[in-house]
Amino acid sequence: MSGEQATATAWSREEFEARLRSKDRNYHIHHPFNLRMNSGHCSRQQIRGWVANRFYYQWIIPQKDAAIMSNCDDRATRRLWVTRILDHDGHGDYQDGDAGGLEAWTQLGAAVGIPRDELWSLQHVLPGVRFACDAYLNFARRAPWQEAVCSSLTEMFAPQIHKDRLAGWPAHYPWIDASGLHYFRSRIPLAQRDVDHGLAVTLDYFTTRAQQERALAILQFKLDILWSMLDAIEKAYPE
Ligand SMILES: O=C(O)c1cc(C(=O)O)c2c(n1)C(=O)C(=O)c1cc(C(=O)O)[nH]c1-2
Repeated sequence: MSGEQATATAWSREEFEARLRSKDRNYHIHHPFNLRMNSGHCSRQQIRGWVANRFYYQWIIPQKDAAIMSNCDDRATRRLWVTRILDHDGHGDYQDGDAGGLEAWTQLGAAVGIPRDELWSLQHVLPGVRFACDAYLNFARRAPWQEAVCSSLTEMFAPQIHKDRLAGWPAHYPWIDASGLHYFRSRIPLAQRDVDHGLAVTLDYFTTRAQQERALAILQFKLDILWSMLDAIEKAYPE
């Protein structure tokens, strides 16, 4: 850290939040593969490759949230955080309507032609995707829980990418059964709730200018994880 940074005045809460939000310019929504996918230019093989690989991110998320919980000594935070695990792992079957995100992603897999066993075998997961997602999990295991919470804030930008898919895919990819898109719809309100909580933790915890700079670096680390996943997918499933 430079001497200048060490003595710089902390940003106000509003300014700090605005700087976190301005990181959306580095979100994977702008990745060339995502631009092609959401404008209808991906082949069936590319869509299948993306779904099979993104499943590994889904697979890691509840483990990551459990790692955060295991490091968290604040009961109030744990009470809220535990719902994130159940959001993905579910707490019932489809009849209850509460099967969770991993099941919803499995439905997406089926809708694009990947049978459940094939998806869950992780056989299509590319090394680059595995390394990227594992880096997220390892960070959550080792970092102070507030830093791991901060790393989840890419979710600030996720509702738009889910909305883009819901708006574009039915026309671009009519071969995908509409029931497969349920995951994207389900995440929009959950992401908003997660962000309200994650942002409050982050704004409370990172209060000096040096800490605020650290938070921006953590958010960039997470943006890089999402970006590298698409780099790996783009290379493995060319035009
Ligand atoms: O489809 C996407 O582009 C996207 C991105 C992100 C994200 O920005 O981290 C998440 C999700 N989806 C998502 O569905 C999800 O459940 C989720 C949880 C988290 C997290 O870091 O805890 N990110 C995301």
